Amino acid sequence: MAEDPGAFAEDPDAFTIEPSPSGRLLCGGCAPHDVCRLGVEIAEARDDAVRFEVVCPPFWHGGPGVAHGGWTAAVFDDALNIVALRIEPRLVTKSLAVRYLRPVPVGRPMDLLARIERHSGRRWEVSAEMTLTGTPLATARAELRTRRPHHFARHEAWLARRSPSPNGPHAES
Ligand SMILES: CCCCCCCCCCCCCC(=O)SCCNC(=O)CCNC(=O)[C@H](O)C(C)(C)COP(=O)(O)OP(=O)(O)OC[C@H]1O[C@@H](n2cnc3c(N)ncnc32)[C@H](O)[C@@H]1OP(=O)(O)O
Repeated sequence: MAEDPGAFAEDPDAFTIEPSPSGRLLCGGCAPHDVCRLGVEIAEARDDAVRFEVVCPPFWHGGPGVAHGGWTAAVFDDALNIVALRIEPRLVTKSLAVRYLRPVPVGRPMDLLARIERHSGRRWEVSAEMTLTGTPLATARAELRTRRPHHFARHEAWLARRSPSPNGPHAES
């Protein structure tokens, strides 16, 4: 992320994912480390598709030797956004559907291919498949949206209107 984080406090909508010093596209959590802690690396990029090499780090295991389903979903969220982020830097995920076909092993390099299925205006439909030696382990589809202007500022204003409730933080809807 190349932009000055201080700028987001003044204008949160200035936020975009930009290549890190080593050229990686990283989320806000991983950018300071300059490495994807989910274990995702871009292997090959074409106009409407990106191929990734992914390895589930051991600390993301959910059962003996197999990945937590949340790791798989997070990896798909990243990959499905990256395929469109190369064209549109201001995206959010509107929906994400994952099909878990087989257990995903920890510590084994896998292939993930993400592609743009459709794009019209603010609407993006993207899909991806994670494979091990050619066998599908999981697939995903997502709807993305180009952020409207002031997306994060609207969110912050909405949050600011929520005063802490005596009944706890989840009392208001
Ligand atoms: C190699 C390295 C690998 C690693 C790579 C890492 C790269 C990193 C990749 C990381 C990628 C991670 C990517 C992620 O994970 S992004 C994070 C997960 N996604 C979100 O947070 C999205 C949350 N959802 C929304 O914001 C909206 O539902 C969207 C925008 C999707 C609606 O969109 P849509 O086009 O369907 O409808 P609309 O724009 O007409 O809105 C409809 C209604 O929604 C409300 N609403 C909308 N906006 C706001 C708002 N701002 N503040 C407050 N309310 C808001 C509002 O009620 C509005 O109605 P109205 O009241 O206006 O009538």
